[in-house]
Amino acid sequence: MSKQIDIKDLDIFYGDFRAVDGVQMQIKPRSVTALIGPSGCGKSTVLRTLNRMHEVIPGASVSGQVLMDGNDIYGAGVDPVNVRREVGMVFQRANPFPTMSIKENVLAGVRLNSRRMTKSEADDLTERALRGANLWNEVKDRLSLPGSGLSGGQQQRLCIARAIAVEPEVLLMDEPCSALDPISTLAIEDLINDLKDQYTVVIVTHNMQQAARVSDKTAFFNIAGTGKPGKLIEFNETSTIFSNPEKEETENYISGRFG
Ligand SMILES: Nc1ncnc2c1ncn2[C@@H]1O[C@H](COP(=O)(O)OP(=O)(O)OP(=O)(O)O)[C@@H](O)[C@H]1O
Repeated sequence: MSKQIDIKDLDIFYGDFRAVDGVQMQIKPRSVTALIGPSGCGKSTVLRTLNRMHEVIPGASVSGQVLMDGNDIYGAGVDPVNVRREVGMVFQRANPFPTMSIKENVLAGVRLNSRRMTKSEADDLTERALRGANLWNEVKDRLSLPGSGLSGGQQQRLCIARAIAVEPEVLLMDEPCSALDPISTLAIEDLINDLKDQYTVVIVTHNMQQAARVSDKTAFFNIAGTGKPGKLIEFNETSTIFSNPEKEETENYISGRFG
């Protein structure tokens, strides 16, 4: 339940604007990859191309390839809905469906995929996903209460449970901790560490300490100026990026000299 991602010559556009240029990356299964870089360098844009969410924006397009275990998700005849089932996504702000119960929130993605389940299958899946998201013990006695009644950190873990209930191969996270307090952030970081046993995880973060704590590999993107495309500057082991980067540009960014 974890796939390798090969990104080849990926250019990403909003209309005529080339937002990101020439990305090459190989992301191994069962690993955590962090995307870092200054605002506007294209981290979120790159992330959204990995489950074909980018093209939902009118005028948006890509050229190049994104291979999941060798199959191009942009290939002819590939249904983006199937891609999004294999590649789950968690957003910056926890977005549980406010009127749905905790249990129905967990099952929402599975139900969208119109998989029929018996009650006991639904109960089992709810428990498995909530355990996987490290939330089961906190909510097991109130599964029928609204998801909106949980704390921000619990809501974010509920969204992670909803994503993993669909049994994806890859999990994308776009600044999943930026709206959370330090304790909830640590809970999510611990969870990310557990999730990589089963999934390929790609996370966008503004927080370099977080990238250093949670990821195996880090991709540093940069932008030469407003209106210029973002570029992948260095993609390396996280320990190398933060202790002995190959590029001076990376060194300047991680040491706080710019960005
Ligand atoms: N919906 C959109 N329409 C047009 N341009 C967009 C859109 N979303 C992003 N962009 C542009 O694409 C470029 C990359 O944006 P993106 O949000 O991916 O950067 P980022 O590195 O994730 O930034 P941040 O750290 O501020 O979230 C920017 O120039 C941005 O203005």
